[in-house]
Amino acid sequence: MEAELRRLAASRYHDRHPFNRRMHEGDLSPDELRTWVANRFYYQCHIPIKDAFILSKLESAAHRRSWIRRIQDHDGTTDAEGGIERWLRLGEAVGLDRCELTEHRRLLPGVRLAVDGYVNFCRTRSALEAVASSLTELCAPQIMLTRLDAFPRCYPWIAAEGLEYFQRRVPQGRRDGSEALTWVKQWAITAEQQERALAALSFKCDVLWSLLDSVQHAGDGSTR
Ligand SMILES: O=C(O)c1cc(C(=O)O)c2c(n1)C(=O)C(=O)c1cc(C(=O)O)[nH]c1-2
Repeated sequence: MEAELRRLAASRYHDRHPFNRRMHEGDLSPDELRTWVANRFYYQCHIPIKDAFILSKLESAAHRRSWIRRIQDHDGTTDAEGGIERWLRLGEAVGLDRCELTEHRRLLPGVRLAVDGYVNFCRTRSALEAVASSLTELCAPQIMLTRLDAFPRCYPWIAAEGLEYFQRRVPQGRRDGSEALTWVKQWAITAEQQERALAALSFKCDVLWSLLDSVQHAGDGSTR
């Protein structure tokens, strides 16, 4: 099960998407980066919401105690901390006003659909499928490290403080990915359960891919 999940994640992850490749090769214009940061903010805002749906499906106190950390990682314990606040600082570092992000002024329709689709998936599916859909996080720490290497070299105009989000996600993503993998391995016993876990991860890869498709096409004049 673990090998299949890892193989699927590695072969379908959005680090292969042309937009991410261009980002990591330093080919994005400041405005393309702003479009990405502003649209990814919609994803960031909805991660704790989908995690709250998952929390409500976990039947043991130990599982809930552990999963609730993810909400705290994003929301912080005050307005001045947490992943959402760090993403807003990334927004400022790339030249966006906070309210452009908080009011989702640049939100593209396809990004809204992809993110809402992910939240709905976690709302309506089983705990196994919802947790399995988070397993793209097995690949996320590496993409954060790639950005921490590429951004200072390729986009030196972005202040280093703006990159703190990526730094903090490396250990958080490692911890979250390995926890979710342990649970999915324990819960996916039958062939049908294993199929469902793989399908959930595949769906999540599609969510991330579609999000970037929309961001990529925003620059070619085909969207509003
Ligand atoms: O920038 C990225 O490429 C990326 C990808 C992913 C992912 O693989 O789902 C997440 C994140 N970032 C991220 O920052 C994050 O907090 C996160 C939470 C989750 C999740 O599904 O629970 N994925 C991701």
